[in-house]
Amino acid sequence: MRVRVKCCGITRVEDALAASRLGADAVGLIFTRRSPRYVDPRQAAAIRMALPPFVTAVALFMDDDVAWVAQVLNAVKPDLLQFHGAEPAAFCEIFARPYLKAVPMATVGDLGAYAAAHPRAAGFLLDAHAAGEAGGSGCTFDWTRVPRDFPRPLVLAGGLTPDNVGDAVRATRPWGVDVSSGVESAPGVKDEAKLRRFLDEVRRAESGLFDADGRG
Ligand SMILES: O=C(O)c1ccccc1NCC(=O)[C@H](O)[C@H](O)COP(=O)(O)O
Repeated sequence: MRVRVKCCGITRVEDALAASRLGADAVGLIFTRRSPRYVDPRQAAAIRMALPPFVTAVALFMDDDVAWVAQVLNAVKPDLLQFHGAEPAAFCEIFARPYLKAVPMATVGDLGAYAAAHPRAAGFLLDAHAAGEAGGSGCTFDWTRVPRDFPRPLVLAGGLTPDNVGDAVRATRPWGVDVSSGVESAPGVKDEAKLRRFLDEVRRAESGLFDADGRG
């Protein structure tokens, strides 16, 4: 199966277009103001409108309040939400939109129990949350902790780069991968050459995952 790629922390139309052209499936727009990759809703709406068909716009929040999430949804109309903090399922479900729930792998021991607490999540984004960092830290976590054959989609995140994403895909066989700082020249500014190499490495690794019958 193809490994989906999300490029997170997009703040510029040109980076969203480059990611789409190179084959990214989704772009992440960060609306939590603590992030150096924060994008204001008006700029985010312009990015969202520029996306070609079939590229998903993901709106990321982290322990933000209901009014702010609702305001962003109204302005940007993203396809998918991502809750990156300690939001319980009851909060994530208020907006009646499909959502990804981030899992802080530094503190979560039992992924099954965590997932069970979010029965309606479309999938789970496994991030390092290393040393108190909320995201975009560039830190990896122990990939042997990613279960094979988990019954729900898992997106591997945290410290992925063009140099390590091939090993990461082979080690974890995820539904998708998420990258932010590993393809940047500065926070919120993507580097097209790094992005191209990242996507090439994902495609190379995923092609090696299939057996002669085309099964993963
Ligand atoms: O990227 C940020 O600045 C950020 C800030 C606060 C909460 C979440 C944030 N990013 C979340 C993401 O989805 C990142 O893509 C993910 O943490 C991976 O980042 P990186 O290790 O830099 O690839």
